[in-house]
Amino acid sequence: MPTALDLSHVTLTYPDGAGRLTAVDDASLTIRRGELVGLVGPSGSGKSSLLSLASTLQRPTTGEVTVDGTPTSALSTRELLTLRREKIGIIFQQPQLIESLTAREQLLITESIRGGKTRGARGRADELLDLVGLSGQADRRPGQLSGGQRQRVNIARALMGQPALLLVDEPTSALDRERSASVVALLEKVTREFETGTLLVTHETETLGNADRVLHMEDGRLSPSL
Ligand SMILES: Nc1ncnc2c1ncn2[C@@H]1O[C@H](COP(=O)(O)OP(=O)(O)OP(=O)(O)O)[C@@H](O)[C@H]1O
Repeated sequence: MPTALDLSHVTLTYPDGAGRLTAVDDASLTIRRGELVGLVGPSGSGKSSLLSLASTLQRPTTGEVTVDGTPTSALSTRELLTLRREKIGIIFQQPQLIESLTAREQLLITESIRGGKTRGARGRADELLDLVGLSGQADRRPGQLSGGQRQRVNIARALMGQPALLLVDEPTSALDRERSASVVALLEKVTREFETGTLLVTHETETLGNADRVLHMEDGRLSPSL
């Protein structure tokens, strides 16, 4: 399978008083398409910083980030924006849905902002809503959906652009254990079905049973989880 994400010796430092704080310390990682990789680690260990590098929202201080075969360090800000739109789906902790729009409209508006094709978009939105278990809910607004259902809309929305790379930050922190497990199971299903390379940051290691690999982060350093 082709590589969705490659991080090669990436380091990210932030200004910290007179010195610098190293949030990501010489991390290397390859995720192939169709592969689900979990990332765990204590608060402040650098997981969100690593995701921000993988998403190209931040540039590394040193090292190279390659997304779906494209090295990103030489790209302009505008080129990075295009790469993100075409290749990367991002799922945040909170679904961040627009209250006035139905589930279907959440997917369609994202696609139209992305500049994607409008023809066929409605059919694709409905197919994705079916896939995430929301058949029959396409006309509901966020206020009429449960927390788990909102997170499913969020996942479907991230898939509208057919991303090669799916980055997921603590998607289940607002959900109970059972709903968390079913959201993670759904992420596994979409990883296999759409062959996304998926990086999933979570505190809940027990839900990661079906991940291909689980990595551990501590003080900015990545290692295989024991
Ligand atoms: N914008 C920033 N400016 C300065 N320091 C930052 C910034 N963002 C994060 N840090 C620091 O970088 C380190 C790593 O933070 P990060 O948010 O990546 O950790 P995390 O593992 O995602 O934590 P959590 O699980 O609590 O979300 C921490 O010491 C944090 O204080």
